[in-house]
Amino acid sequence: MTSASSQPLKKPLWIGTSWKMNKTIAEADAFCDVVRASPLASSRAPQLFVVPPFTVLDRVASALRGTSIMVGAQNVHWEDQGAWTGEISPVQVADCGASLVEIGHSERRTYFNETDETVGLKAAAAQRHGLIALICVGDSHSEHAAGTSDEAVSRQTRAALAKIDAGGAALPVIAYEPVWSIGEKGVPAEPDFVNAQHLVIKEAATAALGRDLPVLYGGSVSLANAVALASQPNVNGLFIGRAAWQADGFLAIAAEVGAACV
Ligand SMILES: O=C(COP(=O)(O)O)[C@@H](O)CO
Repeated sequence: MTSASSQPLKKPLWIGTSWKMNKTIAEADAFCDVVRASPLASSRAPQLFVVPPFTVLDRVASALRGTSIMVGAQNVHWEDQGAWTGEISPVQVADCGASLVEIGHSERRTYFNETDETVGLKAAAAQRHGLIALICVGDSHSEHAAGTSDEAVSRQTRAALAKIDAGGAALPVIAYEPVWSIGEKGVPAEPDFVNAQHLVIKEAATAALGRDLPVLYGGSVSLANAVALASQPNVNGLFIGRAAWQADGFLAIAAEVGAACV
């Protein structure tokens, strides 16, 4: 018999996926068709979200309209319009029907010179336009090896929230994404380590805004480890890459986590 203390905590949870630079229009349509047909599409327990590339943002938002699934963009500029070739503004993201926007993913910090300062500017721009900023923070391989993960995520969280209006609407959600855990060569983080890092992030957010923010975990999440991660007390959801790029995989994780933790 399972003791009450070993039962996963029941709580509101977010479960989402970013497709990164993947999927054609036809592939995006196929994903939406499957997800729309699931009972999870009309539930907010867990709250599902999908973050497609800009090429299908408007299309995915339209396809999932009328469901409870939120749709987000993978990046945003901090200005509303202007001579910023190749960039997409928060006005344009909202106009596509998105309600959230991912900011500061480690791939953007590493390959596209995203800095703590630009993450802060983008997060504030998102909030001005009623978009929930899904702010990614994470320790690098070297910071993890040096035992300075806490300082890294705390610094990134403070910078990201520096221009947020704590009393405003559309408060951000944070995703803890250890750089050493993301992608093909990633090592899944241990649930108790994740829980401890989430507490560090929550403390930094509370110091900055005077209130708690949801903190999701991302990095090599799979059907095998999802419940163990999501059931940690300081984990408010999962942000999934590869394991959720196929609709069946996404729904399987959402259903399992939902049954165990929501
Ligand atoms: O990068 C992420 C995790 O990717 P995995 O493929 O699950 O390691 C996260 O931002 C979701 O895209």
